[in-house]
Amino acid sequence: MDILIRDLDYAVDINLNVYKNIDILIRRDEDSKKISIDRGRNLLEKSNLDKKDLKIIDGDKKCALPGLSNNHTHIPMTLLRGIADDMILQEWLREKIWPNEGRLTGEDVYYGALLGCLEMLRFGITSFNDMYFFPEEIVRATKEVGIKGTVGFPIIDFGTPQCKDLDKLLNNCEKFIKEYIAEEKINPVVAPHAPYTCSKDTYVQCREISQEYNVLLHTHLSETRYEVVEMENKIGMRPVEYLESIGILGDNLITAHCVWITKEEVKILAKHRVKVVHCPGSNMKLASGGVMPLVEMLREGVSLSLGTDGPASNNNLDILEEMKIAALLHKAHRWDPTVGDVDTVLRMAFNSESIGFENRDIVLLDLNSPHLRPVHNIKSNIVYSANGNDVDTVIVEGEVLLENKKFSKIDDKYLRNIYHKVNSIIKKFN
Ligand SMILES: C[C@H]1O[C@@H](n2cnc3c(O)ncnc32)[C@H](O)[C@@H]1O
Ligand SMILES: [Zn+2]
Repeated sequence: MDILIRDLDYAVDINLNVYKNIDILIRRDEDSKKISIDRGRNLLEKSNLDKKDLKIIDGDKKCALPGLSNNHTHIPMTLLRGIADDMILQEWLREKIWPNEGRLTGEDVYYGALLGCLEMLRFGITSFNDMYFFPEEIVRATKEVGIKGTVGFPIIDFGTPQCKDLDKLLNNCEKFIKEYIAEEKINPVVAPHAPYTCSKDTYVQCREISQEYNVLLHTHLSETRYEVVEMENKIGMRPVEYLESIGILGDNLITAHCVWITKEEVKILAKHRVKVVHCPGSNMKLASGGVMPLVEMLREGVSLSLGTDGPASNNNLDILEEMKIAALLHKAHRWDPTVGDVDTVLRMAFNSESIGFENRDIVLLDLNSPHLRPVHNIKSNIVYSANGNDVDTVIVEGEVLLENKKFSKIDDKYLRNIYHKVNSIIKKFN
């Protein structure tokens, strides 16, 4: 059914134009699956639409914005939220995260992913880019919740207890891609974990798979100083230079972090049109030190977006919060309040194109709260004053998945069951 949102106080579109006192009409052609979005005043009166053919949503005291995109995460790590705080990345992974991940079953990952998808939907995230074990379970949860997922098949071939027979892993990766490649709301991708856990041959084979099926390659890159120093000591190159030397950089590569990179490396990323996901909350929490060079990346035209990283290093999946973190971090870092401006972070938060999804989703924020009044500049209120809890309604590909802060496809009884399952899964951790 077509959807009409009437009498919105504000709307911000994907090009960051602002509208006041506007209606939005969302129409979905069931044959072509095409979505059209029209904005205008009194659309019902002006069109030949019949009220009874429409789902009408009251936009009074609400602001519409495009769907938010969480472009680097590990959703099932909801299960590990709060298990290990205040540690640096290598200790955090080796001492707490990897040993506990070794205890997870596919069913556990499914419930962790369900919880994470619901959290994201509740916070207005309509697409995400993930990398985690049992990716087919992440697909299952994503489809059940109804949001869009770019789901990475993780490849790790040394250094962690999760390493498996590489040939078998790559075979399974191909099977995974074949199984989901035709899905409308799922993009299967290859996800070699990081240069410190994957060999040169592994990266090369992952790239070959990504080229054969024309899918993205998703990896962690230059997250910590330790990673850079270790690589310089071992092979005399920095991580970006290394990946360039083995032919991995290209416009199908999406990299998370890129914190410890030089101006030269920024130029290399730009030259190869690599997509970079900024995860400021996780970088600060894991004390990765350094700050992703936002100004230099923008200057060179690198495609940028935002990610929360996993909920065990953030510790939530809230892109509205991440926008503010990003904006503040860069101002403090550069002693310059113009860096990380409102438009820059909004553009990053709406960037679902980088993970293969056109953004035709709509999120409504409830402005009926003291912290969102008055409105001098709605984009400022979105970035600096709002948070995920202010999301009221979410429409993904023409389907209402959240309305009045309630999930349309998941009832309260099922939600309690998910919480209960999660509580029993975490008993096995230590
Ligand atoms: C898929 C694996 O990636 C691990 N992981 C989660 N967060 C990070 C991070 O910030 N850097 C590197 N690796 C990370 C996750 O626990 C899985 O083992
Ligand atoms: Zn990560």
